[in-house]
Amino acid sequence: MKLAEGTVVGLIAGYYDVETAAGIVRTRARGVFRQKKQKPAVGDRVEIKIDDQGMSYLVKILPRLNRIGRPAVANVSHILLVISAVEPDFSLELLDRFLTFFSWQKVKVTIYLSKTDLLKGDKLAKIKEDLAYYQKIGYPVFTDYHDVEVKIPQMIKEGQIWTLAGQSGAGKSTLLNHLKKDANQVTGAISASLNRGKHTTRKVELFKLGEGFLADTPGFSSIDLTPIKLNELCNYFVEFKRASSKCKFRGCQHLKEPGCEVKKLLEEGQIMQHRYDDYLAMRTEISEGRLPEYLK
Ligand SMILES: Nc1nc2c(ncn2[C@@H]2O[C@H](COP(=O)(O)OP(=O)(O)OP(=O)(O)O)[C@@H](O)[C@H]2O)c(=O)[nH]1
Ligand SMILES: [Zn+2]
Repeated sequence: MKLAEGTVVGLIAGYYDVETAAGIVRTRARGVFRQKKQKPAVGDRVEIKIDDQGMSYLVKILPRLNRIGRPAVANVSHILLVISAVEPDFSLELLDRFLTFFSWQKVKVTIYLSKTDLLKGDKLAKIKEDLAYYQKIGYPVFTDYHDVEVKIPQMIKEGQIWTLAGQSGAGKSTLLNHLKKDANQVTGAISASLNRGKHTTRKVELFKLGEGFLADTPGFSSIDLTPIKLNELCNYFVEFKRASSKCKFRGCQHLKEPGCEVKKLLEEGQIMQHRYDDYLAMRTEISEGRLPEYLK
């Protein structure tokens, strides 16, 4: 029995393709996973065994950082969030929902504004101005299609797993197809070792991009914030979190507490009013345990 470690890069009809130091190995998951109700996902770090007959088995899932999306991808370190200028209309509420959710999941986010070609003048300028705020608080922002295509592969560092997210119709698949086209040369190595030419019914796959991977999934378009603990929500607004060390009270919720730094920065216009309003709306949503009307 030979033991090796690797990353699940593909899932096809019950088989798991694991990238190891020696190349891609197609494995079966051991029945033991079914009993434990554990399911390996693309992105998982795993141990595989190759028996004397040359059969390969996935025998162990190593601890994961997270498991997000549907279909699920494990160990996602970065999200490429696609948000459209129009069709569907740009929405700061939606942007904040995604950012809060991913901050809670400990995933970094890069924002890409799509469909800028369909909007002109003041309306586009206003959106870009809003996005400049997000850039300022630490989120990389792209508003130009060519920029995103060139820079994203450069941003994906060794071993990182990126996946797409964004509202339905935002342009995730469109962007993914462009990025995949650029990555063709690298993925060639993977497809060559897997019966190339044969029709595959693969469902989930990671493809190599930059020094890491991008998940070849539609990404996800809706999110549920209700599992977040109410008094922890403020930690997921990155600029609130940074300011909170100067709040008078530890665990300040930035509501009516005296000596609140977040409220001070809000009054000075350094924290965006819209962000703060979205924070309050999410608090209501979480405490009532239901999605807001506009998402139903
Ligand atoms: N004009 C313009 N159209 C775009 C752009 N990006 C995407 N589209 C179009 O918008 C529509 C939706 O794009 P998709 O890529 O399918 O969107 P999606 O986010 O994958 O949508 P779901 O699969 O529903 O989650 C398609 O008709 C695309 O051709 C863009 O930058 N400019
Ligand atoms: Zn405070």
